Amino acid sequence: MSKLLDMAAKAKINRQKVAAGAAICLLAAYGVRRYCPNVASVLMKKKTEDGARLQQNSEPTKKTTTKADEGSASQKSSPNVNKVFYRQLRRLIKIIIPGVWTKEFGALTFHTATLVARTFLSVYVAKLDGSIVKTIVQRDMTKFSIQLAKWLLIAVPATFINSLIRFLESQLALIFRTRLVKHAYNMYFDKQTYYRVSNLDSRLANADQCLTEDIAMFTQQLAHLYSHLTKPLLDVSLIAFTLYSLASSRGASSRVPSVLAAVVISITASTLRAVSPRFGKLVSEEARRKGDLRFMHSRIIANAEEIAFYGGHKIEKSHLARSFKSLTEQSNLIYLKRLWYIMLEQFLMKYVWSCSGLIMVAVPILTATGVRYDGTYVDDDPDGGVSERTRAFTTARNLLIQSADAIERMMSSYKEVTELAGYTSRVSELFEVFEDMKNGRYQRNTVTHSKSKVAHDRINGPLTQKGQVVETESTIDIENLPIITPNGDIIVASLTLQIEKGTHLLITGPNGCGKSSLFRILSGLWPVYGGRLCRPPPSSMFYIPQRPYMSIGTLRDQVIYPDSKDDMRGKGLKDSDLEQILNTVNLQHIVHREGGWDSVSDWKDVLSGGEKQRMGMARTFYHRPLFALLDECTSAVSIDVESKIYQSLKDCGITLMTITHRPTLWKFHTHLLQFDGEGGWRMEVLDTTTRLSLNDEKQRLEAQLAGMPRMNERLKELCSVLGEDSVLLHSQESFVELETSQESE
Ligand SMILES: Nc1ncnc2c1ncn2[C@@H]1O[C@H](COP(=O)(O)OP(=O)(O)OP(=O)(O)O)[C@@H](O)[C@H]1O
Repeated sequence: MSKLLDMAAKAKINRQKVAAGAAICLLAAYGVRRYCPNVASVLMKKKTEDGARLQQNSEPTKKTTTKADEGSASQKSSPNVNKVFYRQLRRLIKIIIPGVWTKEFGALTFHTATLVARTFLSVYVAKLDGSIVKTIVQRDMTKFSIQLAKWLLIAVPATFINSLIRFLESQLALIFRTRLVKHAYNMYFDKQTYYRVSNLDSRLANADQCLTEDIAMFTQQLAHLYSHLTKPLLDVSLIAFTLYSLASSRGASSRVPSVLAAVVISITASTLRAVSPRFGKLVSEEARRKGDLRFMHSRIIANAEEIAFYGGHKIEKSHLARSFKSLTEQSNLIYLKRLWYIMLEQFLMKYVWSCSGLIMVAVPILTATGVRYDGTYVDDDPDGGVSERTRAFTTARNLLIQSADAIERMMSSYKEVTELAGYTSRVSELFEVFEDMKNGRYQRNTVTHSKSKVAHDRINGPLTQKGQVVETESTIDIENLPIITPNGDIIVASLTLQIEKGTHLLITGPNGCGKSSLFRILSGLWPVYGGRLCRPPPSSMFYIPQRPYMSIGTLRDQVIYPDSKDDMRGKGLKDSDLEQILNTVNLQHIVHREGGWDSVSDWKDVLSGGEKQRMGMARTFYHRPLFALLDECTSAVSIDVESKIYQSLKDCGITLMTITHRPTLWKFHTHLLQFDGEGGWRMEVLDTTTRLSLNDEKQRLEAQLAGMPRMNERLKELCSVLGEDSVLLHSQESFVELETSQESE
């Protein structure tokens, strides 16, 4: 624009006419920018559909999804600047700014006021610049000094406001992030969403990445775009108005240039929108891959010891390298797409606009009358109008440069809007999934093994929770309850049992038969898909897994987890009570060893496997629940200490529900629930003495039969040395044949 004005100046043109044309053109640009998205969205729609169809055809179907998945997949479009984006953004903004009387709205208003102030200052500075040039042309020393003083004085607030805008932008991002993160955390820790999101649903691969990086990026981009779009919009509106007044006062015609400007800008906007790569989708995919890489790293840290024992560094390194490569490929793709897009953007906005500017400059010159509205001529001033023309030229030039810059900024921010669409889609999906988890709506991609035999019956399609859950005082009453995994595998079709206080239940069965799953249903982690479950509130049941979780905090925090020190005091317990508890589980020595109750350590690594299990049991003594759900939680504890702990639990009035493979624990139980691994189960009174003698016999037989293959081999050797046959060998071979034929039937 400045080049064009310079050229016009050389040709002794009335610059105000140029300014008038440009002013209307800027207004037109705003209009196009405002309304173009709807036009372009029609153009883009076909492209999106074609792209989606192409992608569908090119990707082989690896997974089958449930009907619910299909439904949601068809509803869910990939991130783009469309209706879905506006709807998602509106919802997120409602969370970020819940009302007018909030800190967030206050910050936004202050930020907007600063932007408005900056725009007024820009116009004032441009006019001041013109006035200074005028005083120079007039050779008026006094006026020049006054204007210069004004220039220096205005620089102080101007620079402060510039810096304030940046400060407020980052403040705004931080305030938005704080609100969104608080909201996300509330949802994440409501109704065990943190468990459900990774175990019962497969939509969010890396919730941690969404909760940290994606929310931060979304709020940063939102705050940045707010000032990046608001400021140019204000600039364009105010400057266009100023320029138009200036031009009108000089009697310039501005109809043709404004129409031309509107056409050129609208074509630029439509072209850029039509050819713009889908930055939203690209950025969203990049965020997903970042999440994968982060997950790989955290897996290595969590399993460092196991990997080191196995010497698995080579394979882990290759997994990491693959994940990193996939991320760099995606980032590279984005850079490459940006390369061509920015080239086109610059071509249109710099060169095509300048070219159209030439035409726009020519038309007002040819149509200029040089007559003001009041009938006087512009060149009637005492100095022949030279100083006034120079002042007007300088002012208009400055304003035009600023407004052209503002339009360019608005247009180039389209790709940032598309990137915002990517983050908006990820953050919205996070909240949608959290909401679904809260309401018990799960979706899971299940891999279909078309050739291999599936061990259990499977429910294909969405799982519906038809079961009834009733809260009781102190009994567990289960009626026709199915045990169904989140994948839809029916492990046990219908289970019915009643456990009263004092019914110490031993649960046995082969691996994967659903023992722990029963505990998951009792604790409310897995939904009740059918039948009726009457149980006391989850706080009355305490689950101890085989590998107890060690929390961050002091030694005391480990014993009282998940209580805090204040909760402990509230219950009227002291450190000396905790010492007693540790005494019961034979762990009293660690208080001294670890430096007292307030010592902080990485307890996961500091305590041995057996110590961690004993710590888990200590928690049961601290909380004293009605029912203790013990899931092979003493497998690393010596038998004598284990027996002491079980006896103490019973003495405390805690009802045991134990999954164990150790016969030494049978004597602490009154009933036996036995799963057969094929969906069947049996509940009976546990006769420990009979069962122990049967077990002894079983072990004896196992020991004898274990020697059979070796004896067989020896018999064969002897037969070949003696050159004789054996009756036993024949009968065994026919027995094996019979077994094989029965199995194949
Ligand atoms: N989060 C999950 N998602 C899908 N399937 C699961 C999940 N957790 C467990 N399962 C499946 O449920 C079945 C029963 O698992 P469960 O943990 O109850 O076995 P278990 O009887 O306790 O076995 P073990 O003695 O080996 O601990 C298994 O086939 C397992 O693959």
